[in-house]
Amino acid sequence: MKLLIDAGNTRVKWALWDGHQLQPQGAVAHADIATLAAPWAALPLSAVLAASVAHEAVRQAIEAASPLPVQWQRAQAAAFGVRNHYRNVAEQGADRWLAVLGARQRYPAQDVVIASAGTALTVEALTAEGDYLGGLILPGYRLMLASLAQNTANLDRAAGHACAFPQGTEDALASGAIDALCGAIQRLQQRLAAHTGRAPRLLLTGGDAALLQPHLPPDARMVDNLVIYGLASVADGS
Ligand SMILES: Nc1ncnc2c1ncn2[C@@H]1O[C@H](COP(=O)(O)OP(=O)(O)OP(=O)(O)O)[C@@H](O)[C@H]1O
Ligand SMILES: CC(C)(CO)[C@@H](O)C(=O)NCCC(=O)O
Ligand SMILES: [K+]
Repeated sequence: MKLLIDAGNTRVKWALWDGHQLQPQGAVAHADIATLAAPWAALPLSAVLAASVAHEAVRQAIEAASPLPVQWQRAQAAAFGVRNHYRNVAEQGADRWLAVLGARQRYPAQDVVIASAGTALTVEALTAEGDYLGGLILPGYRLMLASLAQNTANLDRAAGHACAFPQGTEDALASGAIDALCGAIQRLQQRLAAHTGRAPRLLLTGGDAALLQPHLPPDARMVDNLVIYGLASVADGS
């Protein structure tokens, strides 16, 4: 059994992989990583694979809690039939590459746009031929609201509801953030469609996927744990 870990900028998510099925186990805040040491020590593990885009201290806390050496994964130029067109793969977040590999494994040979809605929103474009063309990075929902709250005199308040024609500040804040996130997703979707001449599938993952889904076309599909599915592909391939 292999332990798979996705360390994001807000939370650390983990799952177990037996070569066939993924068993998601939950998520902890960065401050609580040490609480995982005891449950991890009790598991019959043969390997630990992880991806981190968080601070170095998070990486060290995971290493301290892990009963085995951690096999840290990075973005690659190519794997499993996917070619990464990022100019410098060393600067790319491992989570983005692994989410693309996870999407490729779940939806082989399809054009897909992958929206990972977490602390940041990333939106990736992957063709049926296996070309990962690149993607977008935006502040996530919470960060968009926090930047307005912190840098203006009047906007430090809870967001309301996203609606077509917001007629109050709270709703205007929620609608602006949702439209920025969904607008970016749909623009990349349109560009990929224009590039391939085919309509891509839209996959939504991450902590805020359910927040965005009602505001996107009805065929947008929520897929939990895409980064961890990418780690499972790597675990099987190695
Ligand atoms: N209790 C919470 N604390 C922080 N964020 C929360 C909470 N509940 C929901 N969220 C939402 O989840 C988002 C974080 O997404 P996610 O859980 O995917 O974590 P993440 O660590 O940011 O992952 P990644 O950095 O890989 O995107 C935040 O933008 C926020 O809107
Ligand atoms: C964009 C995030 C924060 C998304 O988690 C992460 O993938 C990251 O820190 N990336 C590094 C920059 C890049 O991917 O080009
Ligand atoms: K993300």
